[in-house]
Amino acid sequence: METKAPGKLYIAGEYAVVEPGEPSVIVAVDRVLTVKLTPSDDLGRVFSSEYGLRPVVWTRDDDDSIQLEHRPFDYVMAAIAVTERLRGERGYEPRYFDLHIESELDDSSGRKFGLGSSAAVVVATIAAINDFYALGLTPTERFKLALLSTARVAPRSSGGDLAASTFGGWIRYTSPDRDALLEDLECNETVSETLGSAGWDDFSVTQLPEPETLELLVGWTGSPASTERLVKGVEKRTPVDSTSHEAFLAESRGIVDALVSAMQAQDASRTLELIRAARTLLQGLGETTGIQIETEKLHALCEIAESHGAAAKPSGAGGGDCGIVLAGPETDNDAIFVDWQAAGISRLGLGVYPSCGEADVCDSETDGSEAGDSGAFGSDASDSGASDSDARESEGGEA
Ligand SMILES: Nc1ncnc2c1ncn2[C@@H]1O[C@H](COP(=O)(O)OP(=O)(O)OP(=O)(O)O)[C@@H](O)[C@H]1O
Ligand SMILES: C[C@@](O)(CCOP(=O)(O)O)CC(=O)O
Repeated sequence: METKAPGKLYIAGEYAVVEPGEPSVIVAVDRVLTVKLTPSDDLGRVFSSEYGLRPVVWTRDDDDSIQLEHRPFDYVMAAIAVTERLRGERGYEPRYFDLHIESELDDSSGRKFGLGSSAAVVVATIAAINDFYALGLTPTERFKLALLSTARVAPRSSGGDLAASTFGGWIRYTSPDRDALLEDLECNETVSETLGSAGWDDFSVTQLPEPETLELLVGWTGSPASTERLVKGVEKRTPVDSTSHEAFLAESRGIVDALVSAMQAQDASRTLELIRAARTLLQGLGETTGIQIETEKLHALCEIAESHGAAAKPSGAGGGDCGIVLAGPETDNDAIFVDWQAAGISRLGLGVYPSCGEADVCDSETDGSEAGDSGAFGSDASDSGASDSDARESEGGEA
């Protein structure tokens, strides 16, 4: 049994999207993480290069709760624990299984690109367990389980990476109230009840059309950045209720709303204008907070793309990782790649991972209607051409 989940890149709305209901634009990319699940007898193991030479080993307590041997709580175990809890609530018999994880979302030495490996590992793990027990979870239910799992490890995370990895394609995303959901999950409710709780009211995902005349180019700075540390730093310097934070949110909302409209209208020049506005906004946030969002390398990456007529910005929290470029037909992409190489920036040859076709969700539409569909990222995903790594093999100079 094998499931795949793609990585992602933020296009706009970073930092603001951490606030429930604030919009962002994200794209799923065709580098994937693969989880292979095999049934086992009296304990479960997770094999991944992430854990070194030995697997993470888990067992069950008498009360059916998942126990971890020797290791700190992590994303995979959070996904197993939350999905197993739902499995128990739905009355399916517990079984043991091993997971073998392989990822294209780090470079060969294990350095992360910032393509959302933590999200992909959670999404693919949940898809594998869904297939194993034949739980019949919809894409939205799997996203919700992924968000609850992630919130236990990284409560600040907006879950935009999980949405891109679950639904694929280009999406507009707004996050739910993770504090309320965690409280529901920890204190009061079952997982089943939490899937329908009011904490999801601000959550939405809308499919966006792929730009017809703009190409997505991606540059990697070679330095991994800690999203959690950057978000914490920004929050410390602009408290949630401060005027500057309110102004930042309003400006981000204006840019993302306009970007969504421009994308829906296939208005390429307006789209480029708004990518530039999103970059300027993040530069301002960096200046206000003293947090280095646009590092020297990200600055060079963007300026080089701009000098050849494209629009560019850091993707996600910045501080390293990747920058995104939208290039029109008149842009000389090869000239950008040559200049990037001279500046020590690697091109990542990424395409867009296709949408699962289920990405128009707001809370009122969820649960039930898609039951039984394991979605594009269930076991069927291995048949998808887009997850075939051949599809992204490309010219020289790439990481
Ligand atoms: N192949 C894997 N096997 C098991 N766990 C993994 C794997 N890849 C990533 N993870 C989990 O995700 C964590 C990395 O998350 P982190 O947020 O630092 O990176 P990312 O999600 O790739 O980047 P970004 O948040 O910038 O998009 C790892 O510490 C590990 O817990
Ligand atoms: C800054 C933030 O809005 C985006 C983080 O993106 P990334 O994981 O650095 O690619 C944080 C979040 O959405 O959880």
